[in-house]
Amino acid sequence: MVFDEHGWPVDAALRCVLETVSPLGIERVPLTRARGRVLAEDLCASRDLPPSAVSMMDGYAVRSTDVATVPVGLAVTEEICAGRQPRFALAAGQCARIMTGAPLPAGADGVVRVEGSRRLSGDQVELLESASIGHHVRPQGDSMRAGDVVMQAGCELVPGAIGVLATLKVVQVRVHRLPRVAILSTGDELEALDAPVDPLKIPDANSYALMAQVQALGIEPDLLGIAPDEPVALQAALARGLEIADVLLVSGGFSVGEHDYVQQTLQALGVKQHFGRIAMRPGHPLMFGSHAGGHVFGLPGNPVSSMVCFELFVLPALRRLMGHRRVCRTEVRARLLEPIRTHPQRTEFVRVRLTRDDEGRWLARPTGAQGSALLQSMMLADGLLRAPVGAGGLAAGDEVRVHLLDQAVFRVADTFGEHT
Ligand SMILES: Nc1nc2c(c(=O)[nH]1)N[C@H]1C(S)=C(S)[C@@H](COP(=O)(O)OP(=O)(O)OC[C@H]3O[C@@H](n4cnc5c(N)ncnc54)[C@H](O)[C@@H]3O)O[C@H]1N2
Ligand code: MOO
Repeated sequence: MVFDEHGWPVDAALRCVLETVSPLGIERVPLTRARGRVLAEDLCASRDLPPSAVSMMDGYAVRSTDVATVPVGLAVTEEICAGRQPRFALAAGQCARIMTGAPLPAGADGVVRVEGSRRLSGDQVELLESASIGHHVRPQGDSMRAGDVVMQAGCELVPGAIGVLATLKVVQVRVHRLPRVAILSTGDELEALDAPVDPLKIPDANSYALMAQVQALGIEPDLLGIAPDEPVALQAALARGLEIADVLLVSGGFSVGEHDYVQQTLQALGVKQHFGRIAMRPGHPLMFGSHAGGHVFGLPGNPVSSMVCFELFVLPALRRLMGHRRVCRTEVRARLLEPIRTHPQRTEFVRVRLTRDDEGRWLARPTGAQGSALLQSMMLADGLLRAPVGAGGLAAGDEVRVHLLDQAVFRVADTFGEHT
């Protein structure tokens, strides 16, 4: 595929990434460590749950015909607790005290809640409410039946799924392996986090912003530090990254500067480049390549650009490697609150804050100055407004597409019932 000097369209590049990567192999993890992972096999129920009909209330297990007319006095045969087997079948005129979750005795087909009863002397009770067949009863196999496929391969292990696995008594879960991710920043101008401040240097922000983006996916990346713009040391650092990682993230050193050696060094190390430029802003010089042992993203050095490229291309790639089916972030439609100017030949991603109007519709307001070095614009953003190629600008009131970031799904608790 050949595209003009602006580079590949965003959607074509994403398609290329998703066609190139595929889910990693399978490993077993303990259930206690499985949250966020992706199931790699179908799982069936080996028995009915509940194994027999159980009461959903504390009360009296009855024969529905005995309580067709109330109030009625019945003889109490026994008290049945959850986890205990009933001892007596119910005959006409009898009932059993029963606890929530306890199995119904033979002959019972309904339950009257304790609130609908009045205890009389001895083993007698007066029931004030009737119960039709099945009333307050959870039938055998209500949650799952023996042989049912309860969870399918590809299922994301959210907390509810972990609960289902525990119900299935799965101690070790077969899941897709997590990608190993390594992060390398490049550039002589960069200063390590723990180095003394040098006014001529630029603190290495990208390693840590990218680290946090990777961690948010449940992956602990390897930080390879800073490689200088010097071919031998750079080659050694890149070679190490390629060796240890399924996905190597390299930031900086990809544009047309005289010291931008990253591309040629990766090529010399056997990386085949799929694309090298995207028609987007920020994030124009984005490189994606593969080698025998994995994949490499060459991210733009500008901190916002590298984070935006991560959101749009690296995150879907990592989620696909993890086995997820839903790999891309959700997009919503929003109404823009302020006019903005955008690049006419590139898809522009504007950092926005989201609120909602009284009808619950999303409203988007730019976070302020949008320079690709201004990390605060990412810090404050709930989403990335996607301004299409050709627009050149958008007016207040325009309907826009917004790619939701992590924090967009939360809201302040004291606005309960409102949409902000
Ligand atoms: N003649 C041209 N110059 C540039 C172009 C171009 O098309 N023609 N593109 C510009 C754009 S857009 C971007 S983005 C940058 C990308 O360049 P690189 O990926 O090679 O990145 P660097 O030049 O190394 O750095 C750019 C900028 O970002 C700072 N930086 C780099 N790494 C980090 C880090 N780890 N933490 C914080 N900040 C970092 C770096 O100091 C530079 O200021 O190229 C433009 N130039
Ligand atoms: O592509 Mo650069 O990332 O616009 O700043």
